[in-house]
Amino acid sequence: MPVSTMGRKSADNFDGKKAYQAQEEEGVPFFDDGREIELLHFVYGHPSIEEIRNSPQRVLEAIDEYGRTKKYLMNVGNDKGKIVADLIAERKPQVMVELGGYVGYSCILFGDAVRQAGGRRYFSLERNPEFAAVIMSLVDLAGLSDTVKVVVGSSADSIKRLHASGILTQVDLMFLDHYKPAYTTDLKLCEHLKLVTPGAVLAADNVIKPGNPPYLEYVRSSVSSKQKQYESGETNGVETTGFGDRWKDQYKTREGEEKLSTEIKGNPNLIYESELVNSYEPTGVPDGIEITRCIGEVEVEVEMNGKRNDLRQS
Ligand SMILES: C[S@@+](CC[C@H](N)C(=O)[O-])C[C@H]1O[C@@H](n2cnc3c(N)ncnc32)[C@H](O)[C@@H]1O
Repeated sequence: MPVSTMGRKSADNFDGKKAYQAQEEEGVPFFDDGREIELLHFVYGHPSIEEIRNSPQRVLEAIDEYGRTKKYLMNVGNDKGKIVADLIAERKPQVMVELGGYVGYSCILFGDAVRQAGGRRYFSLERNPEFAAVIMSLVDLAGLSDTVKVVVGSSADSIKRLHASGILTQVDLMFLDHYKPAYTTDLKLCEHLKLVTPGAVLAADNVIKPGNPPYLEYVRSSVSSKQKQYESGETNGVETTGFGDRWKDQYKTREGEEKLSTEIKGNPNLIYESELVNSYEPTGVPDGIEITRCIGEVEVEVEMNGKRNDLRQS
């Protein structure tokens, strides 16, 4: 199976002048402590508010200014954001979905890129209703409400609901940036619902910081190895171990114990080509985006004796 995992440098150096405040030390909250509402007051109280209105770029600059001068924000940021924005310009998705919207930075950056590329819809799936309200407010300020739809709820529930109602029938590009162990379960759900099919592209954030070994293992696996896992009943790629408590329990205070739907086994026959693109967090800490292209599907026929036979690659 053609699976590539080449490392590629995307940015030579991080420009320290644009660095966000450092993320708080372990044990100190770095989100959901009122800073998201403070950001709204900062943006709407900005001396340049009239120039910010209807300008996605100026809204992003105002959010960056808050992150630089006030408090850390867990946004994808300018460097990693450019990697995905370039991918949007190349792939020209009609429908793009992001998992995890926070205060709307990626949503505004990528929603604008999708609109410029002639796309139809950008869905931002965000579980925290307060954060979703912040996204909606800033998306409206940026003049992107016609393209962006913010969906409140857990990503898995929202994907199922949007699919069942016929609102979401395909995902051309997906940005994964929510609860780290849910990257693989949500991808498998999208495979199962045939939302992710050949032609789809996935961009997964934070694959270096904090890292996501189970997800990388899954998207870098060959079809034959995924088929073996599938048949053995092993839930490859959905472990919650190996993340460290800070990331495994990141949303526990607000949301309680995470419930991952590990029973959905996905479609092992999809052929992925995956590569890591190195970049930086908005604080300057090295991180990377894993870009995965679904380049085909192996058709499988089950014979009389139950043995699987691969027919051909599409
Ligand atoms: C890192 S932030 C997203 C940052 C955003 N993509 C950006 O770059 O501007 C992660 C977000 O995912 C949300 N989240 C976590 N688990 C989720 C889930 N299962 N479903 C939907 N949203 C989730 C959190 O509430 C948080 O706002």
